[in-house]
Amino acid sequence: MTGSYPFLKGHGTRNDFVLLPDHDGSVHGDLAAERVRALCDRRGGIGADGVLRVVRRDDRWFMDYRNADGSVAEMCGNGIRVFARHLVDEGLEQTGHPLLIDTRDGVKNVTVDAGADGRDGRVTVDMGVPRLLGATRVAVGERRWDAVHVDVGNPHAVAFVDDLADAGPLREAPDHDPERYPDGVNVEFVVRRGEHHVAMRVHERGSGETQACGTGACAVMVAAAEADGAGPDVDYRVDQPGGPLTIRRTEGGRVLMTGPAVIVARGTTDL
Ligand SMILES: N[C@@H](CCC[C@H](N)C(=O)O)C(=O)O
Repeated sequence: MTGSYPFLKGHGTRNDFVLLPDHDGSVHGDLAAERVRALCDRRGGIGADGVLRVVRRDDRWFMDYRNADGSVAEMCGNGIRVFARHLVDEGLEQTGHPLLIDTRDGVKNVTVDAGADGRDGRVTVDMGVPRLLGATRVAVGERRWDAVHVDVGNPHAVAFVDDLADAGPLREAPDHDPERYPDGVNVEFVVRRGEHHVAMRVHERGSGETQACGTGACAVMVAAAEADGAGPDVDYRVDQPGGPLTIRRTEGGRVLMTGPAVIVARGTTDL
């Protein structure tokens, strides 16, 4: 594909995305990994942790999510809030009723609060029922930690650490069990801050260390709640470098993620 096409830039707790409106799929077709890398390049491109292609498919909106390295992922928690914010901002959907947004991890129910000026309300996503899949190990250099394998549609390893600085600068993907995670893994390092309150850093598969990860925050909450023996309907605050998210696990094990989402720029690009 050549020529200019529209884009938007948005973020959720500073996990940032380039959005590509492509409602009938005719603009970008099968989005090439090379194009995603060019868009996400923080020096030569627009700069982002990932790309959200906005597609209309089978009478629903479909979030076609790509990591900054061009790889495809099943789900993106911060991305789907930004995706919903875009739909509402553009008048493609209204607040006041749940939106159904399709992802590679299935259809998600998303509620956008109107907010004071109609654009600043928080967004809640029913993330489904994460699966706790047992113990594993992760390592950075010589340092090793026990971790919990949590599947939130995409794979996570949650490691409780003494100090968030222990994992160092996270320039490379932490070592992990390749048999357990044949397609790679998102790794969260977590400390406790108080009752139902934790803080995390994340190294994302395909994007490196990011300021926040919605699915990661859900994985962390579930691992922490399980360790705490917490009952249902308790709100956990999950702090991240880019800001906090509120995560709740309901009676049936479904996880609700609430946080901000904003669009910060619109334009056209030749990339
Ligand atoms: N930042 C996202 C997760 C994006 C996908 C992840 N890097 C993967 O490859 O699974 C989020 O907010 O959940």
